[in-house]
Amino acid sequence: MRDFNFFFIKGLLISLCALVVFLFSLFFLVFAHYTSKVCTNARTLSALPWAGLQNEFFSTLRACLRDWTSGLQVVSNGYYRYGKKGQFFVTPTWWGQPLVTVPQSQFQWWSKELEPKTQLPQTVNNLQSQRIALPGLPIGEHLYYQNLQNLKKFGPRHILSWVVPSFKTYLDIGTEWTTVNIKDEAVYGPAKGTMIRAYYGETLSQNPEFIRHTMNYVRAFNGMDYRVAHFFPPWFSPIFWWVVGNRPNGPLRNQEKYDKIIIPYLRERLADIAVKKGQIEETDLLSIYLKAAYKTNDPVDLDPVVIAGRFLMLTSGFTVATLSGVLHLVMNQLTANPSYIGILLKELEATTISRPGEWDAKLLHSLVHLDSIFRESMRYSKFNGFGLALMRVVTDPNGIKLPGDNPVLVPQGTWFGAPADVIHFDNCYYEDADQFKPWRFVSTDSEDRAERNMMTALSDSNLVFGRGRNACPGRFFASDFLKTYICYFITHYDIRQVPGPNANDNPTHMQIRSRKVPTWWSSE
Ligand code: HEM
Repeated sequence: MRDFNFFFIKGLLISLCALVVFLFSLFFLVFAHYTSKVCTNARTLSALPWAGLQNEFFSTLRACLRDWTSGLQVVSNGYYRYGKKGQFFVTPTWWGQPLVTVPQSQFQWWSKELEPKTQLPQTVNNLQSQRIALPGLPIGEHLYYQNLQNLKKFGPRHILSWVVPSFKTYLDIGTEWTTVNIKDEAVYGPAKGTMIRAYYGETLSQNPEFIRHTMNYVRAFNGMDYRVAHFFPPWFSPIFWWVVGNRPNGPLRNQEKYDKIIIPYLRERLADIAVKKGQIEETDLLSIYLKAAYKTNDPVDLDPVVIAGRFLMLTSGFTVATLSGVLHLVMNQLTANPSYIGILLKELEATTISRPGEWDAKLLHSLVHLDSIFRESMRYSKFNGFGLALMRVVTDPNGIKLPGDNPVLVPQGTWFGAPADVIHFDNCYYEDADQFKPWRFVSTDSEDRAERNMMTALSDSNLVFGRGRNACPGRFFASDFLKTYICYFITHYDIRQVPGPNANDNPTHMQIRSRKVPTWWSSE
């Protein structure tokens, strides 16, 4: 027995030592890779000014690490010191990948010269990891863009028809005041129902298991931070993605469960369409897709694994986080400032009375206050910790020359970006930019109400939907979706802050009760 104990303890100690040595070596490897990457990049981009550098040893490395906590300040300093004078500058980032920040005066150059030689990092990353950690898309396909074209077939009336049953299922509240979590209950519940109905159709939207696995996939997918991959040498990437993809409750586990439901369903649908010779109604995005695939008879488009993957990518990569994120911003504002609701309702009533029974783009365009509160909420929220957005990676092997008399050659693999948050808070473009003004964009000097309704309009000082070639192609659908959602919400529920000491400007909960639907609301 004593011998057994001795050997057991000895074995345990040796294993522990081996583990410590392994972890230490791994840490050393990662840190050495990170440091050498920062140093190489600092040498390559030394011709450009760097924001955030201080007069100290290992200044670039320390600037990168400091960015973790004060990134936005670093970008802001660079913007006012260099960017506003038309100079490119480098922003250090915590993931060791410095980013060449493009001044606004060079946005035309961005469109003409930069865009064709770069790609979105998410695209590069997804293409690299898709064999291992992404759904069954054909290799080399990041997103099936035809789905976005197909979405244009749906207008506000369709969206309303998906919104109504989703609210009835997910926000079934009586006439008593009830406390709910804003993000999970008032936004995420009805929003997920609407999105699944819109993309996958009525049958799957009534399958709670399907919705659960899809949303779990979305959460896991969005947790795969592509920037973390930069800490490792390229040979380690496949191992990294394999571990990330296969973690418990990770994307692959949820995708398997999603596939188990959707693939047999797709087989049935495809068989049904063959019987009906393609004559099916276009009630949701999947129906449009299947109808077109039947016509082209392309085996890739008709493969259920590919179809499942294409829809999962659209849902997880582009739709759920963006739409529910913006709804959450606006719901927070309405909860903290219930007086805003009165103004929105008055506007909706006036517009609805003038066009009874209609629920279309023209009606939504007239809701200038609603448009403004969405636009202001998006302007006011930050893209990420350091306020950089619209990132691009140089994919051209010859790199790219910056404009000017003495152009710097920026090599392949370098990242570019725009200082979006700082621009959105620049007083030159937005008066009292640090204040939230819900009706900021309700201009009174234009007679044409539709002209003022510009949530989806792009400009160099409004980057919430991006700009240029890669500007958000889903923004029109997003705008109709978000506005219809809020109109339904304010006409069917009363809300107020949760009374007590927790009431504040950024509430997590609201009190809600169903209200008598106004007589002028006849759009259902
Ligand atoms: C309010 C919600 C949304 C916001 C704020 C938003 C924002 C953005 C931004 C800023 C970009 C540009 C990224 C860049 O240039 O780096 C973008 C791209 C994109 N968005 Fe959206 N988006 C929203 C909703 C949607 C929806 C609902 C869809 C799909 C139906 C969608 C599909 C896309 C696609 C496919 C791209 C990439 C375009 C490309 O690869 O060239 N977005 N979005």
